[in-house]
Amino acid sequence: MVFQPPFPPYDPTDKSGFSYETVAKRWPVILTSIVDQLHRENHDLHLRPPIDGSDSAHSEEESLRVEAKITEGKAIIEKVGKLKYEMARDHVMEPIPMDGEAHVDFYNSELENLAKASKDTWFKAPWLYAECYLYRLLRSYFVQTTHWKDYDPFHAQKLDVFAKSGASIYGIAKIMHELESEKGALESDPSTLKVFFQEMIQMCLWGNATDLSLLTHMSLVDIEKLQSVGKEMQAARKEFIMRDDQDKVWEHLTTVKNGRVDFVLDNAGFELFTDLVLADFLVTYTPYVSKVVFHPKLIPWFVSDVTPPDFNETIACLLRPTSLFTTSSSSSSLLPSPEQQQHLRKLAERLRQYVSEGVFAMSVPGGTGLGGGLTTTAPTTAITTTTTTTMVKTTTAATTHSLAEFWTAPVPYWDIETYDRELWELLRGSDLVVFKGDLNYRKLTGDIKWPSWTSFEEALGPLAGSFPLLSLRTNKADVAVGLDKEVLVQIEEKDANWRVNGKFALISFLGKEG
Ligand SMILES: O=P(O)(O)OC[C@H]1O[C@](O)(CO)[C@@H](O)[C@@H]1O
Repeated sequence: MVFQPPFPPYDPTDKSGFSYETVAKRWPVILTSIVDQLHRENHDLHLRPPIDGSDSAHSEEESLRVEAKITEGKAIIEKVGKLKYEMARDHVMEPIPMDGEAHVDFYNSELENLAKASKDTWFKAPWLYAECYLYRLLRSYFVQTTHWKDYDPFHAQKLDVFAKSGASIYGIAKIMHELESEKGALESDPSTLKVFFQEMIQMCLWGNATDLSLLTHMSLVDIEKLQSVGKEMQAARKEFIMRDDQDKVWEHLTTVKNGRVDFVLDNAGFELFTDLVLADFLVTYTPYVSKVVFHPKLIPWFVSDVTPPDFNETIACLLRPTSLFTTSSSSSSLLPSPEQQQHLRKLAERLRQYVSEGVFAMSVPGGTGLGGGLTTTAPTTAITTTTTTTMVKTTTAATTHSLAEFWTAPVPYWDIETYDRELWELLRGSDLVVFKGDLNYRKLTGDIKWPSWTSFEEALGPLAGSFPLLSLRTNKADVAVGLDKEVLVQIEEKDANWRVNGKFALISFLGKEG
């Protein structure tokens, strides 16, 4: 029996809610961007020069392959166009086809239940379900083809925004460089360590503001503003943190020795960089953590979520930054200075070393591709590690279960134990599980219309107390819990859009029971 919350979920039947705006306006934009991207890919394929040389059989084969790929690309464009049409007209959501990837039955049986309640259409289904379904359905369009199986339609967008994050990335690398000279002092002074910890937590929190599913047309200036990491900016943003459990997290961490922290990741690019930097800080500068496990998604998800290939690519990009990052929109020279390059190189080398030593590991092998199979180009840093309590399991294309599958299921996190015992046991072995971002928060709380003064613990349902849990979230959806009634009144007066405009944030912590 799974948890039944006492209130209904958010859905777009309430036209004043953010979910209505998402279905009516934001999803169509996202679908259009996929169509545009595929048109560009097909166009490039058309222009691709024929293979030279005497091996005409080979070149014939290659042009047949390209033609077949273009044809499949057109078919996907058609499907996405049809989906957009049906969505706008509130059509019934079709079952996910049996495409050989995870959760088809899970999604479809949930859809049958919704049909019984006449809630199986785009504007009536619970928002959380419909949004997960949307990304899973899109995945099925690609995975059923021969030539587009490994294609991530959001990859170009992710990389583009990452490339525009240079100024903040170099800024953070400088902070980490300066920290190195403080290492001795930090080791002997826990109170200073705590101050730096708070800065790192806030950097990681606001890293969540760069979100492609919300901000589809960001300029370089917008991005720099969002990501600025200076001390003044941090201080100014503090008043926008509506719930701040940083002290509790710190108190908890100081009871741990050589422990393990898990990150249930959110966005790729800049946000992932901030996650890696927080992880680096914990491992390099504190005695509390010696191992970090990162949990990616196996399929393209909510536009910008981290997949295993994104994780590897991020580290690779950081190692050769001049090929990707500019430094500033306002600077006359966009090339990073040798000093900036040196700071980032040092940090990136340390991250790479942590990955190759298994200090940092994904919850899946390093060479995992989209869908969960192993790619042929698996990095040599593929991870199989043991911790004192739990083995991080590896999978191959042939195995049926991956520890990353659950994150793209259409259900809240209340019942991880029921749905994925292995994952739950892995998380039970962690000393702190950090859930990044808005969607993870919605899944932690079920995206339910809880009164906002409901305790965080109550909203977590049966998950509460299973393991020490920290949620770092900038607010981009209506659900919010664990707030004082007084704070709520003040915030409503300050900004009526506080729930959804991404300017406000929550740092919510709950320890382990017993
Ligand atoms: O990347 P995040 O922080 O999980 O945000 C995901 C986004 O997708 C949504 O969950 C729905 O579109 C929003 O609430 C949020 O803008």
